Amino acid sequence: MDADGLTPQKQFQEHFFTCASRGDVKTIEDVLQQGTVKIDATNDHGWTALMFAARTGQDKVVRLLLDHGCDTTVMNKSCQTAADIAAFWNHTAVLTELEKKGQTSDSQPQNFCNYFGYNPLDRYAHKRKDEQWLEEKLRDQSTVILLFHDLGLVVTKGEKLAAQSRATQPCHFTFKDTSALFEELGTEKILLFLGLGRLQPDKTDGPSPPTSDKEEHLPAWFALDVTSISQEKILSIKEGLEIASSPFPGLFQLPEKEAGIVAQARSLLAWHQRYKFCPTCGSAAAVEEAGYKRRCQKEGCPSLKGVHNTSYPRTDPVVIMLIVSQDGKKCLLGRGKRFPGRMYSCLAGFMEPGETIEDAVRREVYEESGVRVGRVQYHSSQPFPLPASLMIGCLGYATSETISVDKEELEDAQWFTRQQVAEVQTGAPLPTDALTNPRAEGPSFFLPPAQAIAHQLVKAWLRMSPNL
Ligand SMILES: NC(=O)C1=CN([C@@H]2O[C@H](COP(=O)(O)OP(=O)(O)OC[C@H]3O[C@@H](n4cnc5c(N)ncnc54)[C@H](OP(=O)(O)O)[C@@H]3O)[C@@H](O)[C@H]2O)C=CC1
Ligand SMILES: [Mg+2]
Ligand SMILES: [Mg+2]
Ligand SMILES: [Mg+2]
Ligand SMILES: [Zn+2]
Repeated sequence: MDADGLTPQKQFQEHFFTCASRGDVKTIEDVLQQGTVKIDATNDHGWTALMFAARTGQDKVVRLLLDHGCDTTVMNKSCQTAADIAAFWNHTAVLTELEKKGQTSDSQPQNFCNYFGYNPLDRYAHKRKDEQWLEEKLRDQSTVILLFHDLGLVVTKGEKLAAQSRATQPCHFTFKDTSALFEELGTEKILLFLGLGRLQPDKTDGPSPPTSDKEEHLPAWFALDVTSISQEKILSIKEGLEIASSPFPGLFQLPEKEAGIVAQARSLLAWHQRYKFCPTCGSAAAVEEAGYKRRCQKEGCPSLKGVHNTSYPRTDPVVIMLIVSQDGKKCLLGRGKRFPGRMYSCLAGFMEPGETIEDAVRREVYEESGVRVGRVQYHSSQPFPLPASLMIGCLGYATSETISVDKEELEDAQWFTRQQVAEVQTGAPLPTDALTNPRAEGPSFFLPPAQAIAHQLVKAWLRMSPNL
């Protein structure tokens, strides 16, 4: 060890990192050839040479490291990849090098998409009234039909992922598979036309891509409500079927490229289940427009004239926000009364009529925690099919700090330091019983999984930090 207490190996590493920061391509090349330092070695904060080069915009070093096969997915202790660091400091040449290797930063809005947010279907709304076209599409061999029994998706039994859960694989039925069900349901069925499209083989995130296929050749997607048919009959259509009846955890274990389609179908079916009668006059309401409208059957009902939203499916906006303290070092998280184990999440609340998103954020945070919020910044949104919310994710900046918890809604709310949340996000996976057993091993608190927008808001805040 030298006077600084560093071993020779550590000294080599420090020198390697310094060269990466400075753009000393020649020395980096020599070190890599000699093999004195591992290419993905990290310092105490989890930084690799690639990150140091990304931090200072050394695109030539970045290219050299990439050519030598460095790992672009490594995250430092602040949950940042090299691409996040380059994006934060706006080093576009470095980002271009990383993008060539398929690595992009989630912190760039164009690359970000929440779970349930990606939907590859073109809704093709202009065909919803064309009954003949819909009939033909329904019978096409390429058409995909999803079945729902009491809002539970019919799935193919999957491999167990962990002790208590497994992946949810929606079963894709054809008209031929389900013709007996259509016969039994008759004309009173609820059949939704979801749109035209194909699942992308690899693409699991990012905005929905424009398709080059000729639209009419794309498979049509439908969802059929089979609640009135016995479960036995449904499960006998094919081998290995089951009904994912409880929304948790099944809805969160869908393939990401399909989760948006399931959310679209489930929210619409939940609306039909709850709005069988006209909300204006209480008369029967008939399903129209391929499941996107319910028209009141009573002549003269006000809902039949002018602009009325009672005939159309609901979407309930909910604000969900990560509140950052005045010094920028802490964030506010709360524990709902029904939350599992030691989970803390972002505060959230339904928007009220005549309210802006910013005011809803300020009001809910004040109601639930007593903390005052000033500036509000939009981050991203997430359709949430329980039953039909649209989560509007924001970051909010506190103007006060004292917490006074609304015990009606929350069990607790606390400020957590950047380090506390970073440790929880990057730490070891949770023990399998963490959700159910309050005495389970593991950290003193945990955050919702990556599928929840709350998780993404925390991640966005951590990544906004210039250094840690
Ligand atoms: N994806 C995520 O990470 C998270 C998602 N969420 C979702 O966000 C939604 C809203 O969050 P939550 O904190 O519960 O909302 P709020 O803070 O607005 O509290 C909800 C309570 O307020 C009452 N309420 C007032 N207005 C409405 C309304 N328009 N619709 C329904 N209830 C209303 C209800 O009380 P009463 O029951 O007494 O009638 C309800 O229980 C939840 O449905 C939850 O699923 C929440 C947190 C995290
Ligand atoms: Mg709330
Ligand atoms: Mg509320
Ligand atoms: Mg509230
Ligand atoms: Zn009516």
